[in-house]
Amino acid sequence: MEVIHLDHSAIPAMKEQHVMAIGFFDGVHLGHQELLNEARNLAERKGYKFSVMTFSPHPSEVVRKNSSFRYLMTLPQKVAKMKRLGIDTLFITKFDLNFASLRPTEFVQKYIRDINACHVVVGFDFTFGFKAQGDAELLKQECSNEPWEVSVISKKKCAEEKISSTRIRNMVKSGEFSSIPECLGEHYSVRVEVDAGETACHYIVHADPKATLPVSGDYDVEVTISQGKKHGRLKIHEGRAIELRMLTPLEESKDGYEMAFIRRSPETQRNTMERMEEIVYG
Ligand SMILES: Cc1cc2nc3c(=O)[nH]c(=O)nc-3n(C[C@H](O)[C@H](O)[C@H](O)COP(=O)(O)O)c2cc1C
Ligand SMILES: Nc1ncnc2c1ncn2[C@@H]1O[C@H](COP(=O)(O)OP(=O)(O)OP(=O)(O)O)[C@@H](O)[C@H]1O
Repeated sequence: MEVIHLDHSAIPAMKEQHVMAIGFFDGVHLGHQELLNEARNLAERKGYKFSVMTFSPHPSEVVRKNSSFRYLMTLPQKVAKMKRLGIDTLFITKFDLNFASLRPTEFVQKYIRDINACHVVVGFDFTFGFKAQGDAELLKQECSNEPWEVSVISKKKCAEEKISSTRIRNMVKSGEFSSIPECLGEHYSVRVEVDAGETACHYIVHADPKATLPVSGDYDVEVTISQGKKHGRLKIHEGRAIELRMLTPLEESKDGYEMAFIRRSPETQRNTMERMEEIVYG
């Protein structure tokens, strides 16, 4: 997979035409995957390359200056996932205030037409351009007299609600991991580095400060090592300080580990229930 970083001063002229999916795609959840599958199928049917345009950092961090915004995926995790999904070209567009102030028609001209996209695939609620003024309808109007086309994907739901990155972030934050695979297609995981703790099987864990983490409590986790997965118990205190206890020591890994959250530990759930009952019944 080719990764191309775009900023306003450097928009490369792409020789080959391509079918391009557009969106932020935090977590690459099952709604995103449906959209990406549609784009891949179109590209295969028409004999074009398959590309994705994403943005970095998240618009919330830039437009709303929300420094407490937390991601489901770091950019390297997203790049790795896109690679696994068979994308030919990944455009990572720098999202800054200059870019955010582009009018929808300017975005279409520079970031769709000029980079030679022959077909664009977006979801039903995609927005773009200054103050999110552009939407899927506008894209359809824009392409009506043009050599490129637009496909709009309808809402993919789980339990009657739209699958969305925001919904999954809220599930993670509240420690409700059991229904996450139905939305994400897999367990929620973060990349971590570990320092040795008090004993051979005890570690201090460092996650990316921008990663979404659950509320304080104990969690059953699976750590991926070269021979498979190992179970452990993770303690989160005040959203960050994390301790990990394994049954057997982790083998060394200089690149860190992928750690998947399986469930909130039954004890933590029981304690939370007991605390709630105390509050309700005294
Ligand atoms: C050219 C451009 C300008 C944008 N300007 C704004 C903006 O002014 N305010 C805003 O909240 N979001 C802005 N966005 C972010 C979009 O509303 C949207 O979040 C982004 O295109 C990703 O789409 P998605 O959230 O559907 O994945 C802009 C996006 C683009 C492509
Ligand atoms: N459940 C869904 N069904 C169909 N399309 C979707 C779905 N969720 C997102 N999309 C589309 O995928 C692209 C990327 O969307 P985006 O990154 O905003 O995801 P999101 O889950 O809606 O995020 P957020 O919760 O932050 O709004 C957009 O074109 C969007 O319309």
